[in-house]
Amino acid sequence: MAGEKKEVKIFDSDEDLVEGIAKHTAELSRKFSLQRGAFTVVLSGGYLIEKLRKLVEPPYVGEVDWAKWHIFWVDERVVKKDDPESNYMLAKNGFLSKVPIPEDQIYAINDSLDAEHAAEDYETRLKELVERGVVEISPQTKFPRFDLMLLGMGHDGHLASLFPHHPLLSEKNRWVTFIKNSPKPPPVRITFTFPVIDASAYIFMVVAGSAEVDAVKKALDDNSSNDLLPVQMVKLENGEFIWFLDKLAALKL
Ligand SMILES: O=C(O)[C@H](O)[C@@H](O)[C@H](O)[C@H](O)COP(=O)(O)O
Repeated sequence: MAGEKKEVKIFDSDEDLVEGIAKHTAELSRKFSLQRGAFTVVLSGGYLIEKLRKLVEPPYVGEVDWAKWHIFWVDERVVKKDDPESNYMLAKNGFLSKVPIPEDQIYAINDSLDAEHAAEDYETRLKELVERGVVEISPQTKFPRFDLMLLGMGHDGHLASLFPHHPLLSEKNRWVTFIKNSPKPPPVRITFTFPVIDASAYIFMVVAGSAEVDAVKKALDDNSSNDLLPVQMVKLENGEFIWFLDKLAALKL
């Protein structure tokens, strides 16, 4: 049935949180690998990557069919791949180097291009993957529909590189765009747009610790405000948005 399903999972400890993320990600991996022979996974930067640490351990590491995985980034800093600021590098060191996902199914941005061209190039590559049937397309909106986005949120309620009150929040046409004045350093980045995020089948929003406690409260308890956080602007057309919180992040709920 079309529409958005929301769920909030609160875990007692960091260990329980990372276990929950691993278990539910492995379940979706099984479901999509069987259904469509591929599992398209979008990563953010931030501490999300560290929260995937149980997925690369037994029993999950041996159960998941890694050959079916295709990895994308919801946002990336426009820096070289080996730069310490690179989200690719973060994911490579903390996650991708520990699992046998085929190298040609890991779609890092082209780090020889400037922001504008890197965004265009990423969008073109996504279109090719849609044509090949690797990435699904939303029948309603014709935007790419990823199976799972594993995301983090900033203390200002941003997700991807979609920051509060920024003009990019209203981008309705592009799949991938760029920003040169990100308030979170480094300033130059590329990012998926809301229509792509909204087309997702599943979003796991992972928030832990106390830094985002106020944004979590606003996101979950106050949807009436006319000054919505970027995370509150997500409207899945036909998908599930699941919050994975630890006790500290959920303290004010
Ligand atoms: O480039 C980045 O910085 C990340 O991709 C970013 O979008 C991240 O997901 C959020 O900012 C949350 O970051 P934290 O997990 O560090 O709070």
